Amino acid sequence: MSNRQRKIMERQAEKNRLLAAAKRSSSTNTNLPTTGENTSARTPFRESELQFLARHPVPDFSLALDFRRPVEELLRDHPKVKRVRLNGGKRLSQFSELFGVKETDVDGQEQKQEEYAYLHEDHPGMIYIPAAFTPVAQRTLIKGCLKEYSRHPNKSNLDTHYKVPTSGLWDLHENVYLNKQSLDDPTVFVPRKADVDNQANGYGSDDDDDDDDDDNEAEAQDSNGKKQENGARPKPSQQHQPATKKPKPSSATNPPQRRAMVPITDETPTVPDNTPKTDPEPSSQVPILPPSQLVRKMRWITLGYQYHWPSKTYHFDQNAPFPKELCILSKAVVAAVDNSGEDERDGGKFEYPYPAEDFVAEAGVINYYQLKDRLMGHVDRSELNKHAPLVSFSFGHSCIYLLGGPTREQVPTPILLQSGDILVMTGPCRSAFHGVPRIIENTLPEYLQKDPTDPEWDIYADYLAEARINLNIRQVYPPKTNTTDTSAE
Ligand SMILES: O=C(O)CCC(=O)C(=O)O
Ligand SMILES: [Fe+2]
Repeated sequence: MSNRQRKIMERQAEKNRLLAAAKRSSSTNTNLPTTGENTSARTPFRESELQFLARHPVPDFSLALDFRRPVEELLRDHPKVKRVRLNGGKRLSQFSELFGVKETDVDGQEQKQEEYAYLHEDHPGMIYIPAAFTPVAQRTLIKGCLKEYSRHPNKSNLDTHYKVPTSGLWDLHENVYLNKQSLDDPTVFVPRKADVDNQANGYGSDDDDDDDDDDNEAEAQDSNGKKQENGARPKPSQQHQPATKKPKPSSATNPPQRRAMVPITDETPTVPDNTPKTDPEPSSQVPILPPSQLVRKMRWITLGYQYHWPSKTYHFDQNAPFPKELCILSKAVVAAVDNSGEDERDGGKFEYPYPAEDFVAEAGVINYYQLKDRLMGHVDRSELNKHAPLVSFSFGHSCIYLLGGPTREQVPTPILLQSGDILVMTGPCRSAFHGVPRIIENTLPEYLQKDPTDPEWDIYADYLAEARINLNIRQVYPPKTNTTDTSAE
């Protein structure tokens, strides 16, 4: 047995031991007492992360809550799940056609076909709308996420180290994909910023590839997951290696491999923090890659108010125009769940209404996950407005989404997030721990795969064959003090 195999087995044995211990001390899915000085046990959130991160053996994904199961079964097997009607019993396409018009709408059945959202008693403030987007609408938004929204002035993780062309990396990729430019043409290789100029005006954090390419990057973090709690960037982690494995920078001018930790308070800030924020220095060691490989290194882009990952605060002076259709869509989601819900038949009651007219899409993150990426547990608490819902769309491969509570001590609920689903986090759920420990292979819906009738889709289908995309939208300012409505409506 190789050292690596032995290490994996030892880790698995440790995980099993801890899982068994956690099960013994917690037979229900409720808050556990805090561990206080306890240094031996991992938190239940961490346990669950480890459970779904494991590669050997493959975790049981059927443990995750699947809101697309037939409703009778779903409500029978999960008594804590409640169903609520969308506001006014309307269909989503009545809030905005950007959701896509479903066949039932086309044949005039819309008044009879109601759409529903789901709540969960352990996660007050969570609202789940399964299959919200039609396949056509999903394709449109996926194109937006890859081609349009990833362009300047929106910033991506790549901007720190690369001089990405203003026309966007995807356009370059498309040119090579469609043989409009050849790999013999040196201009298709995006240069390093450090090589082009010395001006480190890039935004965001490092593309901090972890050199640990086995399945246990998470193990390298604090055993109780404190690293994430203390503010490591919630981001899809980078497990796979660049073509050229880059050495860890050692000089003081190079960006840290891990994002800086900042003290975290339980308080969401209430006033903009305008202290100057320094960006990491561009590295001279990132690999030069063909566009088809560089697009797979794109981890996130930020929309609207740009985010400063090292300090986990917004650049309140950097506000890129927010894509209009996303303003409309997110407001429509808030309208659909605003005041929705009191449905006596189904017993659900939505308790944290937020008036749609107060909702303004001000900041967004698009997370691009490759199959082995994951996003460790975290709370999004940088927004000044802690009441506005956070609206989150999923596309491409399904994932395991862990939704916990206000601390890592609450046992999280694993949810199967699928392409076209919407998750809204509002009320107390806005400060709940959550993360994405696993992208599930072979779950790309057929309608997102290559389609001989639509060759234009090929390039997107190729990308999605190994990816998941999450687009989430937030309101940063409280409605009354908000003076910068970028919704362009
Ligand atoms: O990928 C997801 O579904 C979650 C993303 C997330 O939590 C975040 O960007 O803060
Ligand atoms: Fe998050």
